[in-house]
Amino acid sequence: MALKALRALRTPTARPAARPPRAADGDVLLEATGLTKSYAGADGELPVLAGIDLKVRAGEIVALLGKSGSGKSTLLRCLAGLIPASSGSVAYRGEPLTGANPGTAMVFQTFALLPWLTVRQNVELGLEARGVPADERARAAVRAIDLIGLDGFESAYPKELSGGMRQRVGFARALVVEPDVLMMDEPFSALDVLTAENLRGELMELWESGQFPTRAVVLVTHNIEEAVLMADRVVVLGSRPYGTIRETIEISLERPRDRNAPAFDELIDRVYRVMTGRPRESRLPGRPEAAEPDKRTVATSPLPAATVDGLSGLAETVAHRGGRCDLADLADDLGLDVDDLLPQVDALDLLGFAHVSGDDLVLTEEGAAFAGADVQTSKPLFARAALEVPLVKLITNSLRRRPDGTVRAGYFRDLLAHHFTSEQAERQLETATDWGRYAELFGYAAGPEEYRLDDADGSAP
Ligand SMILES: Nc1ncnc2c1ncn2[C@@H]1O[C@H](COP(=O)(O)OP(=O)(O)OP(=O)(O)O)[C@@H](O)[C@H]1O
Repeated sequence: MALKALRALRTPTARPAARPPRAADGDVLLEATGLTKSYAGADGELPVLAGIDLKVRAGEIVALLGKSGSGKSTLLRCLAGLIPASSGSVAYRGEPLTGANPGTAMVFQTFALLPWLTVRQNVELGLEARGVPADERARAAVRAIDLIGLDGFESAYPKELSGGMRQRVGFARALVVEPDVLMMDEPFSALDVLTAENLRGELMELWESGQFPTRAVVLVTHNIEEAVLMADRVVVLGSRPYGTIRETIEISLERPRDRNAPAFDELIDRVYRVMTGRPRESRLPGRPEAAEPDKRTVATSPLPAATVDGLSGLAETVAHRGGRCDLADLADDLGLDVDDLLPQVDALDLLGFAHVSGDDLVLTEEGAAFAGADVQTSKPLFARAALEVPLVKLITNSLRRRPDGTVRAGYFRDLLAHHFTSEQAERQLETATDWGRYAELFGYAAGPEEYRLDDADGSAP
């Protein structure tokens, strides 16, 4: 990363609003006190966070770590003032928030770029919203673009960029406003492993150089290694029955951190224990660690071409045979090849409804409950399982985060295009649409090619 560019970004810019004085290391920038948050659901208020007390100080990187659904993103959005707390308070530099937090800028998992704007125009957006005049905006955007390694791409459109480069635009857009606190919501999880590693490394290099244009970072992640690699403090959220802070773990390892150091491994073990309530099993040499449901991504867990009807049919057939059956025998009885059953088998596995053991397909407890349920009771069971499937979760969460509850299909197509052919991407979207509709999580309008949050009255097409 060019240090020249780094220095350039630190060059003071005239700003319409007076900037607060630079916070000294240790000054409290963000503070949540007794924070609770509930969402309105069909059955009343759904509590998501309770009794959260958290301080974020200048000079530190804080990771919010927890399993899916523990309320990490909700907490981040409350700290950024994007959604109001249900009770309790959030303060920035001691002042309670009444709207968007002026001291934060956000980087999203799904980049959230405007496709009709160039890289430079996307980066300028944050400044435009803060009323910075056009010529200054352009200068600051170019500096942020250089800083983050996007020079040469200023006039490219998002669709011309790889996933890694798009996320760099996301970072440049947040950093250009030089926020006190950079908020990152799983910024690396939509990227392939190597791209994520590279971008993480560059950001840490910037942070360690002491010239990062923000005073603190809050990172939402479900990746323990990422949290221990980057953070000074890991705040572990528990999710039963709703999000609370289970424990805060200080990470005082020197930077750059060595993943192979015994101290690093010990910290991973400790965080794992706090997060899961059980010790991490030692890995057999040469054997990769089994992917935990929380580590699955859109790239690692593609949706098989199985409709809800097809996978339900298979689950019911296995249930009739006592919850376990030999796949080859089953295919024979149905007059099919084993290959014909594989999409449904993969789908049941992805949903946590069954697993393959030797030659047998074995229903899990959830799978048996799903197979035995009538249509109405099977829907919530299916919705719960489908929300753990990365693509369905991505669509649902993206819709929930949009004020109008709609997202164009092209947005997801573009994200999938980083990992799959357009035909594979299209097939996966068809499957996700079928699953999401059945689960009543979202609908899809074919005309405008638009996903919509399910509006519960069935009018979503
Ligand atoms: N706008 C919303 N309306 C209703 N429920 C919501 C909304 N946003 C989130 N939720 C629910 O609140 C709970 C916490 O969600 P949140 O996204 O904060 O968790 P998370 O820990 O960040 O999970 P993930 O890692 O899956 O993103 C989940 O059960 C989620 O389905």
